[in-house]
Amino acid sequence: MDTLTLIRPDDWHSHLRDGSALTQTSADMARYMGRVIVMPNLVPAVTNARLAAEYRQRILRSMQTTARQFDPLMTLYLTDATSEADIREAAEIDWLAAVKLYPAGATTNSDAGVNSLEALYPILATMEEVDLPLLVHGEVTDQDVDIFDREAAFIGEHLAPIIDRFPKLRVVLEHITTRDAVDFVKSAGPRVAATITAHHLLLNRNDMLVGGIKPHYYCLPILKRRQHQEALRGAATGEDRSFFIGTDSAPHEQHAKESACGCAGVYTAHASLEFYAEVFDELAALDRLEDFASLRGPDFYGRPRNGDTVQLRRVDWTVPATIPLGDSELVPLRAGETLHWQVVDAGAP
Ligand SMILES: NC(=O)N[C@@H](CC(=O)O)C(=O)O
Ligand SMILES: [Zn+2]
Ligand SMILES: [Zn+2]
Repeated sequence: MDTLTLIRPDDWHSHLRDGSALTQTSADMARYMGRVIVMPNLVPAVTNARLAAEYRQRILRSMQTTARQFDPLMTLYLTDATSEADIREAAEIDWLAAVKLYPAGATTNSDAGVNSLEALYPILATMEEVDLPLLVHGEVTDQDVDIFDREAAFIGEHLAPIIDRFPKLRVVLEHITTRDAVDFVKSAGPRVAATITAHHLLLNRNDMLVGGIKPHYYCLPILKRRQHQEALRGAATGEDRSFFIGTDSAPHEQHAKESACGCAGVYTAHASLEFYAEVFDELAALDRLEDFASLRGPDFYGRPRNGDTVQLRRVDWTVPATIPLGDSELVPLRAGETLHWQVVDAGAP
């Protein structure tokens, strides 16, 4: 198989950032993604519908072309101060897709995140009532918990109780990295889903740490051992429709990653579908890519599948060494390396 035509995919977890970064990040996303769930971890955070509307306008204004519909779906950043009114207002807006939970201190720009999840149970009850999904960065932040165990600990300590207490709340465990997460999502039924990034499918912690530390592979949740990577590969290419695409493409300037204290986040928006194709090809599962990238996400979110297609071809091409990011630049995943699939027809520009 040398060409592959897919219903246009969407990206159900992405960081576009703001200001001059949007020129690059929006263009990379809009090249072939239909809808993008835009993460709200700006500084200051996107905590209510008004801020989300303003951010969405900045994204749309940054687009070079509006010929094809590129649909940014926004999220609200859950804080200790989120009110029931914030949730009810958000639920009325079609382009406002979900509410995002960052445990305070868990990841990039999570300082404004949640300190006590239990204190927010009344807010989760409202979300359940109005059917606004909860998206979760699922890691505990206790200093005593090893960084490689933080996702599994979160599932047991926080996610399982939420699922039990709010039986109708739709939940997406974002960017899963462990077999524990795969098993949990499988056992939790169709209202609990998970996104899987391309880099967690492509890489494990040996890639990051053996033979020298690779700061451009550092992200959160951190890459895990190979057995966990294999569980993610099994989930992405398997039968369970709860697992779908979410790139977690997260740009940081080159100097901020190549630093004594490097930022967490991997940029994949320049070739996200190509990366997934590479993994699915390696697993002889290219026939499953459309379900993962284009069908399961809209089905979970209760939104229509896209009506047009994109085409990939098996062809060697080289990823640029750097990509502009505002006045600076970033180092994209697989910078300077050869990829074997390329989107050759992205539909209308
Ligand atoms: N994944 C990351 O390592 N970083 C993300 C934040 C996040 O998704 O946790 C970012 O915003 O840079
Ligand atoms: Zn996250
Ligand atoms: Zn993210």
